[in-house]
Amino acid sequence: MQKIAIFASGTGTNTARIIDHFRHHATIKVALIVCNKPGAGVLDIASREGIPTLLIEKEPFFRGDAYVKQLREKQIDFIVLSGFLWKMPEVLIKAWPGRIINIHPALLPKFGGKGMYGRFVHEAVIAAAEIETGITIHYVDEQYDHGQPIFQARVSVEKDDTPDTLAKKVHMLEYEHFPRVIEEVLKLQNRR
Ligand SMILES: Nc1nc2c(c(=O)[nH]1)N[C@@H](CN(C=O)c1ccc(C(=O)N[C@@H](CCC(=O)O)C(=O)O)cc1)CN2
Ligand SMILES: NCC(=O)N[C@@H]1O[C@H](COP(=O)([O-])[O-])[C@@H](O)[C@H]1O
Repeated sequence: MQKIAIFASGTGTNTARIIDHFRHHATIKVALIVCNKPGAGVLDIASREGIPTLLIEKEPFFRGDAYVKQLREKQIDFIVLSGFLWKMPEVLIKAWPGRIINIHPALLPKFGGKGMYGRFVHEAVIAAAEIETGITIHYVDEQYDHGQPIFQARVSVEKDDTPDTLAKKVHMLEYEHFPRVIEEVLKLQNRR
């Protein structure tokens, strides 16, 4: 069984769809939800689904072992970042080499990096008068939004789009593609 830990900081609408996608899967399981924001909506989803959660704090995450011990105890094979808003430290990236992926709500390398998350991304896309936006799913390295791209999908930006309407369009792409791309990446890992 390949066990996934989802790291999330917010509402968790992508997390809900990932859980649903793997609900009856024969060899892949969402085994843990890791969250850095007490009261985040993703924690309610985990509770409803009966999935264990790990609430993390800054000091041990950034200056300790980054919860490697707890993740190993849960036999986590793969880490999915889904609206997680802290930078993954080197100790985690080295402990799960090539096994951490992230979804970003824009077409990297544009509109990525520190400060580029959630609504800020869509505001920047509109301010730049882009004619299209989309999603990027990529491997995670030590920098924000810098790892090897895996998948991108695009959607047009219309003149009357707002950050809210753009967020809705991008979420639709995320829900359509993220669970399937996770499964494809895990299948590739299994063949190695
Ligand atoms: N080592 C890595 N860690 C993370 C990556 C990554 O590619 N490499 N991706 C991010 C997700 N992300 C964009 O996709 C992202 C998330 C958050 C930020 C950001 O600026 N965060 C703020 C803190 C916000 C908060 O605590 O509420 C900050 O660092 O000042 C940028 C990009 C997940 N981790
Ligand atoms: N740069 C990171 C970033 O902005 N991630 C974005 O956070 C949202 C989480 O939504 P959710 O909590 O409803 O799944 C998603 O749109 C994801 O692309």
